[in-house]
Amino acid sequence: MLTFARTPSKATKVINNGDHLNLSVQTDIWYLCGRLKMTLDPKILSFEEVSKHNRKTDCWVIISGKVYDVTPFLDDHPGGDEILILATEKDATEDFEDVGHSQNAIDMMKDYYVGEVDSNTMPRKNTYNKPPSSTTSAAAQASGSSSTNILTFVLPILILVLAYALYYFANKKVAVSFTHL
Ligand code: HEM
Repeated sequence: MLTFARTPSKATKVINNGDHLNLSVQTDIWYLCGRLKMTLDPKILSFEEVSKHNRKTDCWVIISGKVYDVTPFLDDHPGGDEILILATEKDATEDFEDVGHSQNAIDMMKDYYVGEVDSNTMPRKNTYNKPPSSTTSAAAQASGSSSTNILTFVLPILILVLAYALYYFANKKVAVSFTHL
């Protein structure tokens, strides 16, 4: 059983047989205080701010609206570090869930928790990371398909007109040759 002394720098570990050991666990206490503060008063971060942490030496991911600093975990991540770096600058919830992480993995996440992402700053789904030329290519595609439509409509008419012209001139030639007889 572990109980904490009222002084900030000392904790008393009470062992089952009644012995009392004074242990200096200041760091543990500060750590627990920090965790408590984070839970009660979470840090709200904008998507832009979180997105700056997008490399091997500084890697933050967003999963279910929560921000995790996974930098110390990169080398130990069973899925590899690259996949975590690729999961930055976006909502990685789907990527995380698609893998089907175990309960153990989910329990580990609290060690890397930084805060909450401000949902108003999140990019809208399916609009983020679109290639900038998408509008142009869509327009090009649209104009391409409209010209194809015109061709399919005009081409048969052209063929008909040509066939009629051939028929007409061929008949005229026969008539002329008959008048010369
Ligand atoms: C705080 C965040 C994360 C933690 C603590 C974490 C932890 C883990 C752990 C413990 C495993 C081993 C398998 C398991 O127990 O489920 C694992 C596997 C894996 N993780 Fe993560 N992960 C995190 C985020 C992500 C993200 C964002 C991705 C993005 C796709 C990802 C992709 C993978 C992949 C591909 C595997 C390998 C699965 C396999 O080979 O079976 N992880 N992760």
